[in-house]
Amino acid sequence: MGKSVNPDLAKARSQATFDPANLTNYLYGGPEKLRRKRYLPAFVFKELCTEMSLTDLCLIFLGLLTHVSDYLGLTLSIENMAAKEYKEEGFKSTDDMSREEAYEESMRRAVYTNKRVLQLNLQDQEEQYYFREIFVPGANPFALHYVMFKDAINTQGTEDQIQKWLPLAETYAVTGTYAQTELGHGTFLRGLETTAEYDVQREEFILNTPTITSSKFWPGALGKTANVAILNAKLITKGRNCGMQSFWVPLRHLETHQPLPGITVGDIGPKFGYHTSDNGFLQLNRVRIPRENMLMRYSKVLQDGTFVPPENDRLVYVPMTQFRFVVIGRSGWTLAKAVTVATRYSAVRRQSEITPGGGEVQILDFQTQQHKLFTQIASAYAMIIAAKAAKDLYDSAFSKMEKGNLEDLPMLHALTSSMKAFNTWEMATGVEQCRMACGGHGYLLASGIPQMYTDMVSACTYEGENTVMCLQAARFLNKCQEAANKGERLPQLTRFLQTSRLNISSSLDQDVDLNDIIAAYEFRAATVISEANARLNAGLAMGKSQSEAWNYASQLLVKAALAFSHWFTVRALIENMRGAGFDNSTETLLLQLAKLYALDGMLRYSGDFRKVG
Ligand SMILES: CCCCCCCCCCCCCCCCCCC/C=C/C(=O)SCCNC(=O)CCNC(=O)[C@H](O)C(C)(C)COP(=O)(O)OP(=O)(O)OC[C@H]1O[C@@H](n2cnc3c(N)ncnc32)[C@H](O)[C@@H]1OP(=O)(O)O
Ligand SMILES: Cc1cc2nc3c(=O)[nH]c(=O)nc-3n(C[C@H](O)[C@H](O)[C@H](O)COP(=O)(O)OP(=O)(O)OC[C@H]3O[C@@H](n4cnc5c(N)ncnc54)[C@H](O)[C@@H]3O)c2cc1C
Repeated sequence: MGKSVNPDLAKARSQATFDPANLTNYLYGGPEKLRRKRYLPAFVFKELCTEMSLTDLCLIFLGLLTHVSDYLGLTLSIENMAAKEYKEEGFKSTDDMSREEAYEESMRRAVYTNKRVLQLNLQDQEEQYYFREIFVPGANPFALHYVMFKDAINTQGTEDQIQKWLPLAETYAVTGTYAQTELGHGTFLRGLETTAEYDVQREEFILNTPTITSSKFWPGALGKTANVAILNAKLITKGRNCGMQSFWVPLRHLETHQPLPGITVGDIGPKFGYHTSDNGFLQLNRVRIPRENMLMRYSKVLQDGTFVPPENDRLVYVPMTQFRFVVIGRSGWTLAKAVTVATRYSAVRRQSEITPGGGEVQILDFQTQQHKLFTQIASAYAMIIAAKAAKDLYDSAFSKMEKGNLEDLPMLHALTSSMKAFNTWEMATGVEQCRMACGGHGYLLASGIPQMYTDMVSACTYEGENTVMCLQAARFLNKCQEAANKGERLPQLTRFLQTSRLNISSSLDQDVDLNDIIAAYEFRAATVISEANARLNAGLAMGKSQSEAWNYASQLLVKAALAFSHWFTVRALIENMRGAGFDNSTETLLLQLAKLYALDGMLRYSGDFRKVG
């Protein structure tokens, strides 16, 4: 049977005023999804931990899960236990390994999970993710293959190309990466220098990285793992630059794994985190690929070299937009993990006295410790629930896009850009707060929190550097403000720019009304967006060009995007908590948590809220 639980932890859990099962089911999308999430690791442990029966394992997990979920309704302790079992059973901790050894250990585990996912026929991406994360808790060498490589094929490839390439990816006949960033350019995609020149005689593209700055630099799996890349390059045909297009580019021999002729690849070296991901560099010396290797769902090159442009030249960016959604969701779950570890620690750590002579207390009894952790518990819920709300918007917009209706693309780009920046910045701050709340033990790799931070903080940079993503969202918000100034009709998501008023009914001596909280955040966002627009127009009135005025207003424009995301998050949290059909005790608690999140946000951004009264 499982190990005994610390009495302080057991006591804290027994004081829960709600049934964790309701919450756990909600967070994981219902009892069936949760059952699957619990079943899969237990199924595999049976293979690896022969002396424990499957029943034992399930009872242990159910026991652990029931308690852990007292705080967050999350099932997160599995990986800790799994890591322990695997370490004893032959999966060693990578904490004490060199980068090379850690990569090899992660590769060993990832290959194991790839085989098992196929054997178990796990189709659902979330199930695959849960299954893999148990075995490879850090950066997975196949991450790019699982997500951006396959997403790019699915969204940029023709039906024939999907039929040809996707089965190769699904069965690991090839391992892929998504190679876009160059040494000289990551943000400014129009500055990418890698060329794909069409040779009409041989109906081939000649791929070239003409300068050192055009070397592809950063793509995950490029250093060792990948043998094919979806590579973005400047298409040149009939002497004309036709902008960034995507190409299927073989990198390494499928049998020997040696670089192909004209290909120079390698690892970019040690990083701040993500140690088990082999981010690499790639130089192409006039490498030839057939015309059919250009992903031609939206744009085409005919045999005679004629370029057929896409209906919208931003469609080539869809894989990035898609992955930003993944990052938005993962940020909330990463913070959820960190705050679960820190909260459990705070229930068992006894340090100092509140009442002299009264004996050392659980540090969770200190108000300062509660403030550190409960605000992060609330933030984790807010991010996870806002990500679900954003995904619902994305799914409806994406289904329209697949039918050729692109009207929601600008809104989708603005939403994904601003939410990716907001969630990853909030996650980074929150995880670090949780780590420090554990005192010296938070500085131990064994706590698990340092790696959560060093791996996930990179999400503030990849998939679009956060400042740049805020400015992208601000383009859309500023356009909406200009339209609002002219009394024109706005997209549903930004209609509040025309309707928001500050008629708060709450008074200081009563419990704040949730509708007032949403109204306050809406009014704050409308005010900051309007102020950014006014500063931009002031710049124009001073005689600055459009781009100079944009730069002149850019700090306020970044604030506008973040205020918009904060409003979207608070509204999603409150509306989903009210509408989720929870029992009274659970709903009461969650609305209390929503108030804590919103009021903490007002304190953290008190300048904005004071300014708007
Ligand atoms: C527990 C939960 C279970 C979850 C289960 C899920 C399972 C999945 C698990 C996943 C595990 C993952 C593990 C993590 C792995 C992570 C590895 C890291 C991978 C990283 C990859 C990368 O980083 S890829 C490279 C990313 N690079 C970028 O993002 C570049 C950013 N730069 C740009 O996008 C552009 O340069 C620009 C937009 C900033 C500027 O471009 P440009 O100058 O051309 O445009 P303008 O600014 O002038 O704008 C022109 C016009 O276009 C519009 N637009 C721009 N971009 C887009 C877009 N993407 N979509 C739509 N429209 C766009 C822009 O708004 C302008 O329009 P206007 O009308 O003129 O305003
Ligand atoms: C862990 C990790 C994994 C990655 N994986 C991949 C991958 O698999 N495939 C891939 O193609 N790429 C990958 N990348 C690269 C990533 O996409 C780029 O790092 C990112 O797009 C930022 O570009 P950059 O590094 O050139 O930074 P820069 O854009 O040079 O940013 C540097 C600074 O300049 C500022 N800045 C830049 N442009 C503007 C502007 N217009 N206005 C205001 N400020 C600006 C930024 O805000 C930032 O402060 C990865 C990066 C990391 C860290």
